[in-house]
Amino acid sequence: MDKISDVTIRPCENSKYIKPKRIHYKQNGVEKIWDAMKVHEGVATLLFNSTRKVFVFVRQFRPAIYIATAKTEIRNGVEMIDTEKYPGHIGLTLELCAGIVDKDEPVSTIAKGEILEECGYDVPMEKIKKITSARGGVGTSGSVVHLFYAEVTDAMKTGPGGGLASEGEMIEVVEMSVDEGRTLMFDESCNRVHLLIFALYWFFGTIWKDKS
Ligand SMILES: Nc1ncnc2c1ncn2[C@@H]1O[C@H](COP(=O)(O)OP(=O)(O)O[C@H]2O[C@H](CO)[C@@H](O)[C@H](O)[C@H]2O)[C@@H](O)[C@H]1O
Repeated sequence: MDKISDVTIRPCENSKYIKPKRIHYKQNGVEKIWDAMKVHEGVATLLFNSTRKVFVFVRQFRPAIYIATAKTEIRNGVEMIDTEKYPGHIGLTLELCAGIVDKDEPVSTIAKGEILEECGYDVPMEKIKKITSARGGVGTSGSVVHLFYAEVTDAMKTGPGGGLASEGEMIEVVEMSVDEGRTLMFDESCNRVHLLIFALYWFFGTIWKDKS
């Protein structure tokens, strides 16, 4: 998954996923400009397997994390990244099972689909509980992510997960014990996202408080 090679950086034109915009506006009569992107809304689910008392996360190579970490250089007029200096593993993340809202369906249904595709659990709708929705990327996209919690069991596991091969997705399902999850919140050696840390805090403040 982290064998990354031949990395070049090109202008992003006509993307299906992000639409860069320059917004001109006046605030209290003062002219201003802000550069931003229109992106899809997202869904993310904290999964807890109650059969074996483990969290279920996903690990992926994220190109955006990779280029945020690596330095680019120009070779033969092309912006590129030397993968010997910057190996692919620096772009691996640990994330909640998540996806973009690119279908006209309720967000909980989209979350259910992602849980099956990415983690292999066929979870009944009533097990998918909304935690909250929050905005990210206030300076760039301001997009909303809808956060859910689902308690799953081994009996719900109907497939391996791993993402849609048809879309070239390579996703590793990662299980962590409750103690490992607690440590993960402050483990800066791992590329993890704000929402995962928030979801774990929520879990320890509500679900685990009641059960432990
Ligand atoms: N910017 C992009 N460029 C090229 N291809 C893209 C793309 N975004 C999505 N795709 C394609 O769309 C496919 C489906 O994406 P998903 O719906 O599984 O979302 P993903 O897990 O990437 O997280 C997504 O949704 C979560 C939850 O909002 C966000 O945190 C995360 O940033 C976001 O990528 C990807 O495999 C990829 O092929």
